Amino acid sequence: MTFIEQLRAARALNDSHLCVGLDPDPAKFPGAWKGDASKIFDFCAAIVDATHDLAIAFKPQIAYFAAQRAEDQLERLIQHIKRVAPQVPVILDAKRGDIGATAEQYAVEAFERYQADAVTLSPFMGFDSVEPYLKHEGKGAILLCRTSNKGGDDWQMQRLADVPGQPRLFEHLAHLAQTQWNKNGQLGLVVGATYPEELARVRALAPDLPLLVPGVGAQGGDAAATVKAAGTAAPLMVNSSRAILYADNGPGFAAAARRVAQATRDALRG
Ligand SMILES: O=C(O)c1cc(=O)[nH]c(=O)n1[C@@H]1O[C@H](COP(=O)(O)O)[C@@H](O)[C@H]1O
Repeated sequence: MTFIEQLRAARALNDSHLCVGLDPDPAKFPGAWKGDASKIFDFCAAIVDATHDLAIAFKPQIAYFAAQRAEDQLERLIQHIKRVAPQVPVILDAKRGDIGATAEQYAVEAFERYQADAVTLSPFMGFDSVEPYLKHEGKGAILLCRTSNKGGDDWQMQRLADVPGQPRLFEHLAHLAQTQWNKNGQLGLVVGATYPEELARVRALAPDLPLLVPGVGAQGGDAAATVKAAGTAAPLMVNSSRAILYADNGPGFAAAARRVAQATRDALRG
């Protein structure tokens, strides 16, 4: 199955647009696990076990693992997801972006080492920095387009004087990703829930692409406005990480995570 087919199947099965973000910070772990980086796998696996019937995707953020020398736990975690929730695709959030030869290595890391179904990429270096990922048949490559942070304005909102219509950079990227860059239907875009107007604009320019939309929960984006702006005809993955992971820091943390995930999933269903 391709990444897009996996998303469609997971959506149908779990009736969900919720992507559960796995950003494990040992300082926020519950009880005796607090501060213990050797518990990253156990913590994340408990969250996966408690939420996999509510999610369209899981998104582990690689920095939280690499910073703790816990890449082996990330490998085990993705294997665990494939075992307990084979119907829910895994997006490796790595935001890679380097020249082609190096990108080939990053693609092997994401798709062969970690066995992810999709990876997030920064397209700043242009199409030849994205193309190596597209050689991995059926895998998803999700490009940062209009990010959820304030600093996204620095580049993404600038107008391109040399392109007809003088689009903003994020608009031009959405157009390219919908058209000539999307050679085998593997591309998706990241658009922050914190900017519903631009989310609607991206959806208009890229009607067929899966959208990864972080920013509900801890960053304050609104679930209903997000779904209204993005629509649900093409796959929609609305990510929430901290609000789910750290809903409670006691022994009931996984049950609390499930409650928040369920409420978010339901809010996204309208
Ligand atoms: O690519 C991403 O996932 C991403 C893009 C973006 O524009 N903003 C953004 O917050 N993210 C990621 O989404 C997650 C948001 O986490 P919470 O704010 O805790 O829900 C983090 O893993 C971020 O790295």
